[in-house]
Amino acid sequence: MTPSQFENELTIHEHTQAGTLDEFHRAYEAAVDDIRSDFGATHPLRIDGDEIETEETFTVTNPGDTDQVLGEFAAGDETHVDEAVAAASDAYDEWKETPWDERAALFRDAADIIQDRKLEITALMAYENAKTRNEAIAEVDEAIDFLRYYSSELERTEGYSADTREPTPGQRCVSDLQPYGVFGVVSPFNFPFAILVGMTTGALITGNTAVVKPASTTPLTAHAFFDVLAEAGIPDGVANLVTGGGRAVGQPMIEHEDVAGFAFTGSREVGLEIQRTFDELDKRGPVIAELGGKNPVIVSDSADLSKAVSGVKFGAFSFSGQKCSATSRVYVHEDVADEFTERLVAETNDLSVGKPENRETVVSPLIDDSAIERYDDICDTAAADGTVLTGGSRVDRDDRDDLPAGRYVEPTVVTDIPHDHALATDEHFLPFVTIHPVSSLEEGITKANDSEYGLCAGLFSEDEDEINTWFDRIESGMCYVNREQSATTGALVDAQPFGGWKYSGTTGKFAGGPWYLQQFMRQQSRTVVGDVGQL
Ligand SMILES: NC(=O)c1ccc[n+]([C@@H]2O[C@H](COP(=O)([O-])OP(=O)(O)OC[C@H]3O[C@@H](n4cnc5c(N)ncnc54)[C@H](O)[C@@H]3O)[C@@H](O)[C@H]2O)c1
Ligand SMILES: N[C@@H](CCC=O)C(=O)O
Repeated sequence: MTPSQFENELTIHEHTQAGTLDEFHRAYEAAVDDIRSDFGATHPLRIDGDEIETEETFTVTNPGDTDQVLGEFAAGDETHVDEAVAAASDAYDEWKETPWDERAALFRDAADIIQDRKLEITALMAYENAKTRNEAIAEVDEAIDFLRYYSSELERTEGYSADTREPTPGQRCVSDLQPYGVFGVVSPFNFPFAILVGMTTGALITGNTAVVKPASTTPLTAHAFFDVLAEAGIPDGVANLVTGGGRAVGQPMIEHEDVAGFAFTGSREVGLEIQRTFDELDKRGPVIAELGGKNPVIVSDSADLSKAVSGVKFGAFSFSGQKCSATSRVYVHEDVADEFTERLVAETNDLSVGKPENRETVVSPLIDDSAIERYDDICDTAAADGTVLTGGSRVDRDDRDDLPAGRYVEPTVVTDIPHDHALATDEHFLPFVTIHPVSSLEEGITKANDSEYGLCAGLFSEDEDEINTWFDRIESGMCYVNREQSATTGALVDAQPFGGWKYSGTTGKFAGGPWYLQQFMRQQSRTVVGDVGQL
């Protein structure tokens, strides 16, 4: 196959290559200061191109400084979902007839607009979900990549239409992919921009219209994307934004008879519930769901331990482990287990826990109170049932007078936990990793695969046979070897299409890859006999 020509947006890499990283940092810090003055406004729903106020609103605060209010947001309900679906249904016929190259051009324009506002959107995430600058700029880069990549896929396939010949004289045939109608799109808090942009673009660029609901903690970045779509010229009703709770807005979206398909990224519990509801209501459209992970890393006795320690540390603790791709369990060969663990603990102790906008911060505050409660619970369990090697507590603000009231916790490394203990089987979505010594690669692979999830996996080994065996046997969508920058996180659009096996996803077709967009469409074979009629 011809190698892809796609070029990723790689802001940090490009500044590093050009020797202009300090320029980036200064510009980011200025953007963080600038946007502060925008906070506190009330934000409406966006239906059919109109701004809709609601009686009820909800407040969003900064996870790193919970006294700081970012804004009031319209709390939608079933009636707003009905209005949004009606607008999307009305807009559908015209939008699906819009030529594919015009749709592709619109989303390319959206990518260019985001490129111009890159720092502003990056800075927004410091406040909204407490994402550090390196992580947030990579997320905005990823959103730009999704827009450009899906546009290029539509162009490469000429709108997913194939001339299927004239099998017998006079029979003219075409096979193409057609949209379903109205899609529901529901996104998570942890990648509030890239994942929302990716799923919404998947639905719209293929000719569907959409009703979009962001996570309740991250509606500001969703508004930023809707501003971009409006500026790029999206017609009224094609994309509609309904903010609000999962039960109040998400559930009626799933159940609405005119919502034909669903794109969801979030927890396994909610994703599988959406799939069950679609089945119960006998809906025929797809549920494209990207779900959780419990991502294992194997460290072999041949591993370069510096790479392994670095990869596990960043995989487990960047953005406080609040990634579906976060490293959460490590199977390390017993001959190197002590050294690996000591070094991991030492390097974890050196990680900076702090405000996301600080340059040195790696471990940023947790998103909400339920995350803090889960953290307290699992640390108590770890102390009772295993050995907490480092971390295990909230950061004590008496020792850190630089920290405002926020959800700051210590990155936590735990051992002496059985491999089948809930701490090592359940997704926690927190800065928490368990270490398990094993006697062979074989045992490591068996234990890595003994999970209901299959999202990301990592291996550290300098042995070619081990690497090949692992690739052959590991049950995981994303498989990374010797990735020092992070053992399991940080996929790039096109190069590393992202998705999971088992309960980590519902379709086995990955975001940012060549088989993603087809999921938003269904095939139609068209035949005309004779000279009359267009195909
Ligand atoms: N595989 C991936 O690509 C990927 C990427 C990011 C996050 N995730 C997963 O997302 C989870 C963390 O994100 P989260 O806490 O925002 O997940 P979540 O499932 O709690 O929420 C996701 C979205 O679903 C909505 N929701 C909640 N209940 C709902 C209901 N009953 N009906 C409809 N919508 C409902 C929420 O409001 C939110 O918008 C983790 O499990 C993580 O692994 C997966
Ligand atoms: N695509 C991201 C993870 C998204 C889920 O949280 C990564 O590759 O780390």
